[in-house]
Amino acid sequence: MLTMKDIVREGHESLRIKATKVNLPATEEEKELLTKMLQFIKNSQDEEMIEKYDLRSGVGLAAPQLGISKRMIAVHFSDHNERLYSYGLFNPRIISHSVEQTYLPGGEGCLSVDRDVPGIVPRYARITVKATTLEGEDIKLRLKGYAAVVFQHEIDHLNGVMFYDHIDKNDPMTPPDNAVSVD
Ligand SMILES: OCN(O)CCCc1ccccc1
Ligand code: NI
Repeated sequence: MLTMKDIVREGHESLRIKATKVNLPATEEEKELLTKMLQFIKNSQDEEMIEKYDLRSGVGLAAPQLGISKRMIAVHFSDHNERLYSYGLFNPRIISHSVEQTYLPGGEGCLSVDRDVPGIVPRYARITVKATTLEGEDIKLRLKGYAAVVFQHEIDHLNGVMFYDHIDKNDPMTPPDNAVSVD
């Protein structure tokens, strides 16, 4: 099983390069890795597993955070309407997005960042994502609010972008003008 020792931290090259598309159908090895990524995220939300393996909780994980520069992400969380998003995805990409922006009022964190970085992280308020699931089906997801934020954070990792790259250095705590906060 994956634990925190498998997660690379700031300074590791894989967090700052563009990850490589996965040739589909994925190999058994790639499917096994994505399965382990999804299991890690679920474990990181289980009190006993957190205690036993000293896990930091996360709602998503991208393969570059394991030092593997492949376009693979896992997410497991419920949004504010209690809709569960639990996916292992190959080659996720944003095919369209709103002009309007959103943000988490408390800012963001990252399992690859062992420090607090305060500040508003502007995100597109609504995005449409296409990807191929662990099971091999092509899906299209229309996301808004918290789900839109999580998916953008993960897809950023595939492009060598960290959440704090989006924080305004001169005015970190002021939300952008055309932004609505995630409730
Ligand atoms: O890349 C995954 N990650 O580092 C875990 C935390 C993910 C995350 C945290 C705050 C807002 C959106 C997503
Ligand atoms: Ni992250």
